[in-house]
Amino acid sequence: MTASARDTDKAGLRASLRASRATLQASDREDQSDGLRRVVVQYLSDRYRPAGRLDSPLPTVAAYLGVDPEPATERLVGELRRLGFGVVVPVCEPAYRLSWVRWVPGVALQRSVRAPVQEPVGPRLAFDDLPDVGLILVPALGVDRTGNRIGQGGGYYDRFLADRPVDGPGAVPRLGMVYRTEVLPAGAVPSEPYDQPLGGAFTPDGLLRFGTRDRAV
Ligand SMILES: Nc1nc2c(c(=O)[nH]1)N(C=O)[C@@H](CNc1ccc(C(=O)N[C@@H](CCC(=O)O)C(=O)O)cc1)CN2
Ligand SMILES: Nc1ncnc2c1ncn2[C@@H]1O[C@H](COP(=O)(O)OP(=O)(O)OP(=O)(O)O)[C@@H](O)[C@H]1O
Repeated sequence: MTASARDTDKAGLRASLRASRATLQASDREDQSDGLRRVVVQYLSDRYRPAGRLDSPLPTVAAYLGVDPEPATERLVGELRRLGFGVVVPVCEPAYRLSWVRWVPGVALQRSVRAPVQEPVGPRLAFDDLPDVGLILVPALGVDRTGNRIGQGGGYYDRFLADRPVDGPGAVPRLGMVYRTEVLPAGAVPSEPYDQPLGGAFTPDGLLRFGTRDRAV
C-alpha cells in the first residue's frame, strides 16, 4: 500500500474513532475516566511506592489535560500532585513540537493558539530539561494490540517520541490512555515509519502491555 493510501486509511479511522467517542454518554466517560485514574495511580504506586520504600523521591509524570470527549484527567493530575509526583503537561509549539509546563492545582490555563486544548500559563521547558520523568501518558483516539497509536493528527507526539528511546536504559514508559472500546485488533492502526509505538495503554480495566520488543512499561 502506498503512503498516501495509508494516510487516507488513517483519516477514515480517525473520523470513525472520533464519531464513536462522541457517542459515549457523559456518565460513561466519567466512569471510565475514573477507572483510568485508579489504574494509572495504582501503576505509579506499585512502581514508586512499594512496601518499605516510603521516602524515595517521586518522579515527574508527563501527563496531558484531557478535553471532552477525551478521558478526563483533571482528577488524575490532582491526585498525582497530592501523592507527591511532579506533573507537566504539553504546550503546542510551532512546527508541531511540544514543550512542557508544570501543572499544579489552580494554575491558570489558556487555550492553545494551535490546537483545541488547554495549556497552563508558566515557563515552558524542554523535555530534556525536566528532571526524572517516570512516565509519559500519551493521548490517543485508539491503539492496536501491537502498540500502534492513532492521535488527533498533528503528529505532535510522533515527533516528540521519535527523539526518545522506546526501550533499553533510560527509556521512559510511554503509555496511552483510551476508553475500553478504543483498543483495536493488531494491525488495525495503519503504521508509517514515523509512527512511534507505545509500550502499552491504560484502559479503565488495567494496563495492556504491547509488543514483542522489550519496550519500557
Ligand atoms: N488533551 C490533549 N492535549 C494535547 C494533545 C491531545 O491529543 N490531547 N495533542 C496531541 O497531539 C497535542 C495537541 N494536538 C491536537 C491536535 C488536534 C486536535 C483536534 O481536536 N483537532 C480538531 C480536528 C480537526 C480535524 O477534523 O482534522 C478537532 O477535533 O476539533 C486536538 C489536539 C498536544 N496536547
Ligand atoms: N518524526 C516526524 N518528522 C516529521 N514529520 C512527522 C514525524 N512524525 C509525524 N510526522 C507528520 O505528522 C503528520 C501526522 O501524523 P499522524 O497522523 O501519525 O498524527 P497523530 O499521531 O495522529 O497525531 P498526534 O501525535 O498529534 O496525536 C504526518 O502526516 C507526518 O507527516
